[in-house]
Amino acid sequence: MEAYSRAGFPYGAAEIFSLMQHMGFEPCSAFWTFLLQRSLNRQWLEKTNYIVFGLGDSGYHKYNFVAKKLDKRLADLGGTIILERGLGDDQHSSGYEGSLDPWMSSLWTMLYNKNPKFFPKGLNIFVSDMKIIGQPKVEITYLDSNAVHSQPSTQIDLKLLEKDIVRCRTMLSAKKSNDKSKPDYFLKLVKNQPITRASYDKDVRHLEFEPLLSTDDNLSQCLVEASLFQFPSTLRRLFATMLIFCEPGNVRKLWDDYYDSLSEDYRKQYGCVERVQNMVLIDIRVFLESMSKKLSDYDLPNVSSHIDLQSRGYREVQEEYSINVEYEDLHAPDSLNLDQKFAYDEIMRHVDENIPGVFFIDGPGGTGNTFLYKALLANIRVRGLIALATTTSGVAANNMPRGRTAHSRFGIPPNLDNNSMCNITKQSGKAQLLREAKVIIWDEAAMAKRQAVEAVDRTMQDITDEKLSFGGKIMVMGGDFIQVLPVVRRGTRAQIVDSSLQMSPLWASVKRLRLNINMRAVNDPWFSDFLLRVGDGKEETLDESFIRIPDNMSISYTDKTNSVDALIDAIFPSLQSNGVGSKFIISRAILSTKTESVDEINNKLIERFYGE
Ligand SMILES: Cc1cc2nc3c(=O)[nH]c(=O)nc-3n(C[C@H](O)[C@H](O)[C@H](O)COP(=O)(O)O)c2cc1C
Ligand SMILES: Nc1ncnc2c1ncn2[C@@H]1O[C@H](COP(=O)(O)OP(=O)(O)OP(=O)(O)O)[C@@H](O)[C@H]1O
Repeated sequence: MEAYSRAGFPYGAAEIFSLMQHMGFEPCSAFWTFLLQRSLNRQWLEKTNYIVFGLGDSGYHKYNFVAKKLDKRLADLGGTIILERGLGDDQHSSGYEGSLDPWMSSLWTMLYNKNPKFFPKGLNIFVSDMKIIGQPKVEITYLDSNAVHSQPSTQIDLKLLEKDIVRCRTMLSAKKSNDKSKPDYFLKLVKNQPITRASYDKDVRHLEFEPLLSTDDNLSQCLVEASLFQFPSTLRRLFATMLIFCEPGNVRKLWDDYYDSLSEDYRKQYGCVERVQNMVLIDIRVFLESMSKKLSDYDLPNVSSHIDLQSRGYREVQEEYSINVEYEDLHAPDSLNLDQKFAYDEIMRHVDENIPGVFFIDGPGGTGNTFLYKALLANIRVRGLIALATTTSGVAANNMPRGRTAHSRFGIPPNLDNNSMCNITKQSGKAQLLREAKVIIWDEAAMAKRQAVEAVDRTMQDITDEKLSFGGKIMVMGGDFIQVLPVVRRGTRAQIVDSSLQMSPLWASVKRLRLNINMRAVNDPWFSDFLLRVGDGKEETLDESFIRIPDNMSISYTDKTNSVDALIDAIFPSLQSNGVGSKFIISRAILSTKTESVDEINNKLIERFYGE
């Protein structure tokens, strides 16, 4: 329980609680169980400052109730709220960021007023890259500069160079090259100065790097090679990276020499020369601005203002255009299995030939749906197109880069009927984003009610003014009908079946792509065979509706207390010693159908932590 002890609430420090709430399900239940203990009194958080920001949706009856409840409890325990509670609302036209942004500004101002030393460079800081302080975000390996080849010569080197420079600058998590013969980073360390006292428990340093590439000739050669292998959108990002980090002497010459490669995709799509140039410049501007630079800092043509590029002004759209794709995902198509490859090629054909289509990737658990989505997202995004990643559940949304729940992405109303529309106004950034999207991925669509999918279909047709399914987008749904069906509260079997996507009129026009090869089975073939037999209805049944859980998968029942203890031992063996690592805790879970059993098991687990 170290994590929740009073020591976790240091005197005078601000605790940041950012919450996600889901109806009837409160995250971090162990935390709640702890916080709601009767033994805690009003003195417990005395002299402790706290702030709360909730993520919610005012379409729900209990709007942001977790945040409100937490605020009340912390106040009851003697804590002092030092900034007005922030409540994010997904219904806001800019999503929860609509209230998060002003709230963050007040937070920084408040902290600055409390102690300006928190901000050595003043308040003018770039908010979105701020991460939780405490863990190192970059890893630095010292290499002998004489042993480093100064010039990357293959496309792989180039890609790494660009990624690593960006990572170093933005302090994103570090990642090493797999190629052991190459240095990890093509950067020269030019400053390494400790800025904390030697006695301090953290070693904070001021590091400055210089790319080993420096002259315009090198940059030029780099762009020649890159233009042979890379998509124009990647080139534009590389170009911006070079402007910032390599400080070319003659920017305009580089621009003129490589403009054809930088604009190749837009030139194919649009006839207007000025528009194409604007689009290239605006992409570069987005990258530059994400690194706190301006287009006007460089000798580049101006963006002509009379060309309508309004959509680029929407934050939602800009964010999607500036997603950095992962190198592994970009190259994942090389390792797809036959089924995945077939699905990938078919969808990418629609993308490249601009053909609308509605697909359903039918993949039982472990057949690599997520792996395929990541390959698709990366390869569509790198073409400079928008591919939106959505899922029915919040948990799965985290598995995809920039994944969001379909519910929040489309503004699906909580109470659905056969004519529901989503809560999106045609003028909003959300609507513009959907209009510009080339592909929409919706994972776990089998778990969504058909009425939700139909509402999205109707809304897409409305905002795009296109009478085609989903407004003519390439829609890639996925999931597994033999896993969880939509939840219909107190619904009869017939009502549950009726709410399934397969019952929707849309289903007839869906092209099904089946994944059969179980990639997880490599590690546990017996279990995946068993799952498939159950799903296909081939496992032997008792009384036609029960299957027998094999002995090696169950804990035999003796009496309630002992059986629950045995279950905890099996799932969380040696909790005292293993429980210190977060990886151990988050890689396993005990599920239960009733909240009271959850509380009971939680309490037992907490007691074990407290134990000897
Ligand atoms: C199943 C489910 C239940 C939810 N229940 C509530 C709720 O009771 N109150 C509320 O304010 N928001 C509720 N929300 C909305 C989320 O808190 C909100 O969408 C939040 O911004 C999470 O962001 P995300 O959907 O982008 O992941 C719920 C969302 C889901 C998917
Ligand atoms: N073509 C592939 N090459 C290598 N590994 C793969 C491939 N496809 C999938 N995998 C791996 O197999 C495992 C299962 O894949 P993934 O998570 O994509 O499956 P899924 O169908 O989304 O599963 P679930 O629905 O159960 O979450 C993952 O560890 C993934 O990295």
